[in-house]
Amino acid sequence: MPSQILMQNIDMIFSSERKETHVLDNIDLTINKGEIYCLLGPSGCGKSTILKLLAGFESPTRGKVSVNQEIVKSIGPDRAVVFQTPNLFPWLTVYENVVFGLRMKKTSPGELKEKSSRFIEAVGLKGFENHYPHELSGGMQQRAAIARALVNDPTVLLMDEPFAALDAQTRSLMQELVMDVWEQFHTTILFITHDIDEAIFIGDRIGVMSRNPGRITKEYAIELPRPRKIDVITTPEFLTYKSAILKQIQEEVKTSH
Ligand SMILES: Nc1ncnc2c1ncn2[C@@H]1O[C@H](COP(=O)(O)OP(=O)(O)OP(=O)(O)O)[C@@H](O)[C@H]1O
Repeated sequence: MPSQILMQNIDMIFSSERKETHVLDNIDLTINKGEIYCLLGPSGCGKSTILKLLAGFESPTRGKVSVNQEIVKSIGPDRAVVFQTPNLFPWLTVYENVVFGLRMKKTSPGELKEKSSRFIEAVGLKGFENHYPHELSGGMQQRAAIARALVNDPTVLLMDEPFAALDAQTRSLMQELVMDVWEQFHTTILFITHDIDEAIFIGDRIGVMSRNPGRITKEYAIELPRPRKIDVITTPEFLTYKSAILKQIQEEVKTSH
């Protein structure tokens, strides 16, 4: 199966008049179609920079970034991004937020209706279509942001700490939501998090990064059966992954200090 996301020999150096920051060093990353790949690593190791390169917000100093066998040159509708804050338009309802991109593409009214209800339902917001963002909880806003991302049929979903601002219980519901949505649509996902449990629960593979400069030092294949439910986090298999990854991250943090 062709890899859908390919980063080869990526270096990223941010230069200003005062200094150069070597953020990414020789990153090689392959993510297969339909795979969920989680990136874990200490703050400032370059996780968001990897996502920005894939989204097309930044270009690498060296190396090749391609998605769906095409070199990434700018942003594109094949790649949707979900950030930590939902960034909904506050003056639009849930429905209007979700269909915003479809309207820009001049989608027919029938398709607009069919797609929006499919994705609003998939994220559990049926009945809230006419609510404004300020009438929703943080978790519900993030659900709307996920529906808005998915409704445009991206082949790749890039998620940057999407649940970091949520309380623990909402967060675990949202993790299950990602699993449910993934079971339905099998979108390729790059998921950035600081939370080891979240990465193991969600990911097919996990890349652990080091800092200064950022490198992917180790990858773990998570072979827990799917569909996964939250109680998997108490199984011995899960805890074995967790202890190995925790040890690796502690090593990374120690070395980078
Ligand atoms: N546009 C930029 N110009 C200069 N430096 C930048 C720029 N963007 C990011 N950096 C630097 O690159 C490094 C990596 O940043 P990045 O946001 O990718 O890290 P991260 O691993 O996502 O961090 P966190 O977990 O804290 O979100 C940081 O030192 C940051 O200051």
